[in-house]
Amino acid sequence: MSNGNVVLHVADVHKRFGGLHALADIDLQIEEGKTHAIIGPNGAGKSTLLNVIIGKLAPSSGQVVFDGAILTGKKPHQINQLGIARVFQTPEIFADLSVLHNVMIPALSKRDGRFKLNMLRTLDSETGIRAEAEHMLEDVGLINRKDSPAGSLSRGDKRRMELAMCLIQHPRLLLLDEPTAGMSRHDTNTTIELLKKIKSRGMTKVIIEHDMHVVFSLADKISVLAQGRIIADGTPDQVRGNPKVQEAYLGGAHE
Ligand SMILES: Nc1ncnc2c1ncn2[C@@H]1O[C@H](COP(=O)(O)OP(=O)(O)OP(=O)(O)O)[C@@H](O)[C@H]1O
Repeated sequence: MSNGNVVLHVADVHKRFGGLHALADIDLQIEEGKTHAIIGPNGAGKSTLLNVIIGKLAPSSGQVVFDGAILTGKKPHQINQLGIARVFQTPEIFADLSVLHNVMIPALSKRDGRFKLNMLRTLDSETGIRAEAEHMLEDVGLINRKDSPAGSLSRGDKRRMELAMCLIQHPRLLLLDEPTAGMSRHDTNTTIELLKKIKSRGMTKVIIEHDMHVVFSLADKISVLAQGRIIADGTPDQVRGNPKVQEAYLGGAHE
């Protein structure tokens, strides 16, 4: 069902955990510059799918192709180097380091191939990356906290910092795993505005999200997973009115 340039193709992917068929027959095409939401009830397979895309899990069969390159079999840091960044469900940060240094680290890791602990010693001499990190912090509205220890940030601010940590890598594809989980309505709305701003720069995004307000505010396309299968995909309006989707949600989920 694709019209534009497909940047990510999840082709006929299956994932089994023992007897459990967690992903079955997944075919997903993500178009360049679009925001594609993956929704579905608890246990539907959303995180498994994201983990297959970023190389944390190997599919039992099928493959993932990004911009012509087969990702299957590559390690997460190699996939990251190809231009895919993920905002984690639980942000991984250095709590004792400053916000600024936390944002600089992914840029250094990208430049030098991989994160190494001794990078922390040279952070202050990296003036170019420092300037870029400051720019990213301005973008996400955190510049006034740049010298605070990352561990002292509120949950919403940590999310913003993590977004800056992804954006500084200039990914072609940004994967967002429940970016507003646990946020207040106010922080959720601020995050929606921020993600809209990124969208206007043409970055492709895949977003897993339970909050339908967020999904319908941001998504160009939605794929609905239930019991490991894609049961519907299309524009928000097409998906909203789909009886199969309503049934999947009424059959034991939230929202
Ligand atoms: N490493 C694993 N080993 C065995 N089973 C797993 C593993 N990871 C996930 N599962 C199972 O696979 C199914 C899909 O789980 P997954 O976490 O992908 O769902 P989800 O849609 O992300 O759910 P949620 O919305 O609750 O986060 C579930 O039945 C889960 O118990």
